[in-house]
Order: sequence, then structure tokens, then C-alpha cells
Amino acid sequence: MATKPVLVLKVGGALLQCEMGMARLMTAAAEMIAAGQQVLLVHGGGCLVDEQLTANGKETIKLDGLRVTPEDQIPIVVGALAGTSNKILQAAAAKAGIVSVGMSLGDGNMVTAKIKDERLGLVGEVEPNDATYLNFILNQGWMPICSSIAISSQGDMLNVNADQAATALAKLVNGTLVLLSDVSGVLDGKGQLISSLNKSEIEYLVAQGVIEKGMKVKVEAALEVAQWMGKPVQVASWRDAEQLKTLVKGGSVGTQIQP
Ligand SMILES: Nc1ncnc2c1ncn2[C@@H]1O[C@H](COP(=O)(O)OP(=O)(O)O)[C@@H](O)[C@H]1O
Ligand SMILES: CC(=O)N[C@@H](CCC(=O)OP(=O)(O)O)C(=O)O
Repeated sequence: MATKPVLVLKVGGALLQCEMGMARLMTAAAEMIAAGQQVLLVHGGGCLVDEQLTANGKETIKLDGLRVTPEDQIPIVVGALAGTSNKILQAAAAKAGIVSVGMSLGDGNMVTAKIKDERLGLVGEVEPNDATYLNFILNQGWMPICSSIAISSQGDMLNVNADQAATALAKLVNGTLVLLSDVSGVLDGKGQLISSLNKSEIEYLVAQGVIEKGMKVKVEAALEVAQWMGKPVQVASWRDAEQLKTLVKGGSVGTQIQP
């Protein structure tokens, strides 16, 4: 059994369109796994979903950073996230010598899922449930790669925001959560990186409209986990190879969201 907490890395969809970014991330992950660190990768794929919806003549509507997902869009969303995005990452992992297991939130009883808000359609809210399946995979030295498609007990396929998916899985394994995006962290009104944020500072910046859309969802997900675990959660960039190296050494990168 590993003694260090599982590292839960969440990557946003923009990574999937950057070969170099994926290669660097997977190399860093391979180094960590070789050193005995268990790594769980949770991914989004919002931009792939956008592309597939457009190609199929569908409209994209977001409310507060979350995609309104009508029933006729769910097959496309599931295909883009649990299919294409998940397999692109598995292919990149294989190239770096990582043995991965591709999965979705709907697998192995990991989470419970329900519809979040009727106005959003088939958008899910998930809670951690059973870690048996994940721990089995992690204990083999394999890397789970999990998409944010969940399945409710009513049998609905649900689209879950990937930062919220990572929140549930980080809680499930009591892991260290790092949310990697295409920006260096949370930026202030002048575009400068903010190194640390607490709850009241986040509320202020959200009220000012400085933190909005996808970053609002991300920072709120990070705060929830930071408070639940009683330790900071990092919001950083997968673009910066130096940040990944610092991360491998256990250092702090990007913006620290304080409990
Ligand atoms: N204060 C902020 N700092 C950084 N990014 C912000 C901020 N407010 C809004 N954003 C937007 O949030 C995006 C990151 O969220 P999102 O697109 O959901 O990322 P990902 O797909 O990686 O999860 C940034 O690319 C930026 O456009
Ligand atoms: C409900 C909801 O908004 N789901 C997201 C799931 C993918 C995601 O979160 O992707 P990123 O991490 O790339 O943003 C979506 O459909 O875009």
C-alpha cells in the first residue's frame, strides 16, 4: 500500500488539443508512478463537446459555467467525453509507458449520481460512494483515467462538470487534488496570478465578476475539497512544464485555494 495520498489530477479539455502538453503531463505522471506515487487522472473535454455539438447542428447553452444538456444532446456529450476524450488520454498515457484503465463516473459503484437542477437537463451531481474499484486499480500501479459521465439509479446518463467529478473522486480516495487548466491559476483583474485565495477572497472576486464561468465552477470545487480535507487545493496549468516538475517534487504551483 502507498503511504502518500493519491494524487488526483484533473485536466481540462484544452489539453486534449495539445500533443506536447499531453506528452509532458504523461511523462510527469509516469515519473511519479515509477516513484510509487498513485495517480488518478480525471478529465473534461468541453471543447470536444462543443465541436461535436456544432458538427451535429446543436446549440450550446451554458448557465453559470455548466452546459445545459437536453436529452437529444446526451449521446453526443457521452461520445465526446467517455469516448473520444478518454481514449485520446489513454493513448497518450500508453505512449509514456503508463498502464491505464479508462473509465467513467458510472463505473464500479464509485459515486452516486442524481440530476442537479431540472433547468440544466441531464446534468449530474455526484457524491463519493465506494472506492473498492479505484483502489484495486491504483494498487496494481495502474493509472485510472476517468471521464465525467455518470449514471443515475434511474438509468439516466448524466453530464457532470469535470471539476465537480474530480471533487467527488478526490473525496472518495482522500486524495490530494490538483486542478490543471489552460491558465496558470486564478488571475486578478489585471491578469496577474494570485498565489493564494481563501473563502472570503473568492466570494469577493466572484461578486466583482473577476472570477467567472469555468473558473468560478473550478474555484468553488477546489474550495469544497479544501474545506472537506482541511488542506489546500491547487489550481495550476498543464501548459507549464516547470509547474509539472514542481508538482512531481511535491511543491506548490499556481493558486492555492485555502480551506
Ligand atoms: N479570474 C480568472 N482567472 C483565470 N481564468 C478565468 C478567470 N475568470 C474566468 N476565467 C476563465 O476560466 C477558464 C478556465 O476554466 P475552464 O475553461 O472551465 O477550464 P478547464 O476546461 O481547464 O476546466 C479560463 O480559460 C478563463 O477563460
Ligand atoms: C455539466 C457540464 O458543464 N459538463 C461539462 C463536462 C466536461 C468538462 O467539464 O470539461 P472541461 O473540464 O474541459 O471544462 C461539459 O459538458 O462541458
